[in-house]
Amino acid sequence: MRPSLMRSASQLLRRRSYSSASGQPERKVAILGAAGGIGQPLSLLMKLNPLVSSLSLYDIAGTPGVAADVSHINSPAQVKGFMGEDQLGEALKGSDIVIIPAGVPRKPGMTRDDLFNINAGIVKNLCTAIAKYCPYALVNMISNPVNSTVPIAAEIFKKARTYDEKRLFGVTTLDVVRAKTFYAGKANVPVTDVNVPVVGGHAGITILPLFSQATPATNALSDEDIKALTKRTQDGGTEVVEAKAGKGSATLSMAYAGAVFANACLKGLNGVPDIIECSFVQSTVTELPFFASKVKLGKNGVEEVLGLGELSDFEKEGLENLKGELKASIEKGIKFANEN
Ligand SMILES: NC(=O)C1=CN([C@@H]2O[C@H](COP(=O)(O)OP(=O)(O)OC[C@H]3O[C@@H](n4cnc5c(N)ncnc54)[C@H](O)[C@@H]3O)[C@@H](O)[C@H]2O)C=CC1
Ligand SMILES: O=C([O-])CC(=O)C(=O)O
Repeated sequence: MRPSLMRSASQLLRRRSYSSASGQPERKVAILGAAGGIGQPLSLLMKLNPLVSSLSLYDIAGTPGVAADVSHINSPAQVKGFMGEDQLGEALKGSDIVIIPAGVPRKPGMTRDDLFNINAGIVKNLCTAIAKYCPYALVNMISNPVNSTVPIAAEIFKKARTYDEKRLFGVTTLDVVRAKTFYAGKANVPVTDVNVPVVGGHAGITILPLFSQATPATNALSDEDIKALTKRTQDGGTEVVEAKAGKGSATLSMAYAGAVFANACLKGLNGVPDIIECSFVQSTVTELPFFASKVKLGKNGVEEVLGLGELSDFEKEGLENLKGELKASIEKGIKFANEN
């Protein structure tokens, strides 16, 4: 055979074996709030994910443009845009994962809880539709305040009799992403090698990075360094809000973190073993009904909620200090869902 023919035959074989090896299950991912600051780059990143076969982009405005734009990228996922409430059902039907970055972001001087009044209602409506149109989907909740929006979602699903605690996740991956970056910078270790669990919740002192469990371990950091790293991780969102000076909160790093977490969920669904990420889930790790910790992901969502491991005295104190605020935020979400 001529070398050029041999080359094209082997290229074809490689392509064939690639496409049969990639024989992954078809997976539909829906993004609600897809035209927003997080939604747009997250749509881009999910379009690039080879595990996604269908990408459904929903928002109350702007999705036709985002969908047309993203759909021109030459990756396998088929993209469709949906706009307005009458298209929400179609957007959701058949979804394996629904990612929710819908709602208003903070401005300087606000806490995440200041977003409650607007975002609680948005999340409630979207979760009512999820219960109706794709009750078996894994829900990745990004909308703030996560410490309350996840309990709201749980109550809405309970009312619709579709609740399965294995399928509801508050996305706290950005806290992990930040903890890894800040630790690597301070400990002077390669950032791509770093792992740091972050537990608790997703607001201020409820964010508790466990630097005593960070890998690669280092003894180069003093107690003061650890305190400063903890504070920077807890205030990471505010750092971005202030730097953006009224133009919103973290969008690009959040889109990255959201894509990392959704990819982990997809791998778990597809049966890839040993997929572990931190997430805010229904939990018995502490006395609080929801808590972020390491979670093992599997074919049905949460396979196992992992414990906290050994904590330093500083972390033990942080854990006790966060419980009051986290409990109040959880209860606020539950009360809202049942009274509105
Ligand atoms: N979990 C986390 O770590 C993080 C959470 N966030 C939160 O994510 C949310 C979104 O932030 P951004 O994208 O920056 O805001 P944004 O304002 O840029 O985008 C929000 C999008 O949601 C859409 N939206 C509003 N109501 C909707 C509804 N009923 N259905 C569907 N879409 C609707 C808007 O049209 C807009 O396109 C905020 O609540 C923010 O606090 C932000 C960063 C990190
Ligand atoms: O700080 C905010 O409002 C947005 C957010 O949750 C984060 O960046 O962690």
